[in-house]
Amino acid sequence: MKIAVASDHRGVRVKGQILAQIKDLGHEGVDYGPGDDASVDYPDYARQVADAVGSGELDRGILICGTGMGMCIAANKFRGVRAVSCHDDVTAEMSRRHNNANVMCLSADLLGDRLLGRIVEIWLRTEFEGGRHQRRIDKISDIEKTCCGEPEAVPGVDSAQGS
Ligand SMILES: O=C(CO)[C@H](O)[C@H](O)[C@H](O)COP(=O)(O)O
Repeated sequence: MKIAVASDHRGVRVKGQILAQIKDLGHEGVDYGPGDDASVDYPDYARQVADAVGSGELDRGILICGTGMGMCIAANKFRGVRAVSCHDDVTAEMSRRHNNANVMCLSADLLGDRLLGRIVEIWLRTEFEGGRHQRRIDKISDIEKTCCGEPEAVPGVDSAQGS
């Protein structure tokens, strides 16, 4: 698989470690930056990875910030992205088996290196189960189609005033 990887300043060291692991596991990692630990804004990096995965250009994405949470919020704004925040073996496995997650967000500040390595390995090797879970993913896609565009005009409501 081709896997997009990015972080903010808090995750640069972990990003390097994960890119090396991706290679060891026989996949191709694509580094979306940053190149050093100067302070940056995580949405700028979440955008690049989410764009690459949501458009189908790359297969999966991994995002690392202090907690993993800001990256996850930002990535989920993109069409076709199912981003999850994983913090142990179970969340890594279930996010693939049941949710077909295509972007994983990790905390550089809270998770140790060995645990991070295990989470990445599990997440990359676990297959989506499909079946009833596909039906639920399809419903998420339906929500995306109807809810992620411009808000529909509500008759009798002046949208400029919002009430
Ligand atoms: O954890 C994060 C967002 O969920 C990011 O790593 C931010 O960098 C975090 O909010 C802390 O920011 P700071 O500029 O490093 O204090």
